[in-house]
Amino acid sequence: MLLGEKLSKTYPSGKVLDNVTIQIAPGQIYGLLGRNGAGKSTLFKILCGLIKPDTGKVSMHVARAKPIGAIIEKPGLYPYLSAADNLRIFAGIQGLPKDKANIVQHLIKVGLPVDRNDPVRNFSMGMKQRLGIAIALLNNPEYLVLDEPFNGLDPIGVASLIQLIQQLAFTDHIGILLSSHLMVELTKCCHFLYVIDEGKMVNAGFTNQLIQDHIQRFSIAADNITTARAIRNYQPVMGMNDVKITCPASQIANVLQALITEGIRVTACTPELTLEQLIKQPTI
Ligand SMILES: Nc1ncnc2c1ncn2[C@@H]1O[C@H](COP(=O)(O)OP(=O)(O)OP(=O)(O)O)[C@@H](O)[C@H]1O
Repeated sequence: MLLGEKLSKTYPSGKVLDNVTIQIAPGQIYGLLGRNGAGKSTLFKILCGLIKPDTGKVSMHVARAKPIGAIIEKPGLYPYLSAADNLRIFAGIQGLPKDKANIVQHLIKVGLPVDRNDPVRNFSMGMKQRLGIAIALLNNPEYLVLDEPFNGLDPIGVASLIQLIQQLAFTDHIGILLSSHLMVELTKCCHFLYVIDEGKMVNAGFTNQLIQDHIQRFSIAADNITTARAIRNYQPVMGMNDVKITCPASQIANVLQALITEGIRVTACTPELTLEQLIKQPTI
């Protein structure tokens, strides 16, 4: 377990973290949600030992040689070197084997081509993220901390990065902590979410439970939804291809059943939860 307990940090500009507690178990994926300036990177830097908290402590039970691999703010790469040379340099710094087999194995693990020898400044954002993760994975860390890993990625890049992150947690049993201000991405891949606002932890819980407790709006897609009687009492707002209704999670199954009974073929029903809702309705 990686545990940050009662962490506080004050800069001359003010208090950035206020009594924050967070824990990460191996093999699980956690999300840290918060608006710009909420204190996410500061918390990550403290967990990785890059800065000291004013009060509180970080402790971890570690069975592997390297406790934490991390990307904080953005992957730190040598832009004028190839991916393999970047890996070689970081392996050398950590006293690890720099042989071709080890480097190729790390490139394959994160889904990067093994035959590209051009400088990484030519790489797409998604490829740079993957290379950053490959570097963080050198020496098989117990925990992986990724600050805003989805920034700058298109939906396909996000989906494929989520797949990689899940594989690292479930296959390699790494405990993973991701930060983002993007709600949807984190709910797709994290089993547990922390929500931080103005330096305070304002919400924490299993993703499904948080969605269930806070969700008030659903987007429903169906061919002839505009004529449906079943949604009339749920303040429907018609969109181009869907309708948004205001409805507690406990009633959505009944609404869908009523739509089916009316002969309406529902093709998608998506919960719409916003970061603001999680911040405004704290549970801790
Ligand atoms: N070294 C520093 N000196 C002074 N203030 C700092 C320092 N680092 C961060 N801060 C301030 O602490 C607050 C939290 O910053 P932090 O980078 O932790 O937030 P964040 O949630 O990661 O934001 P973002 O999503 O924009 O990256 C901000 O107001 C920031 O200006």
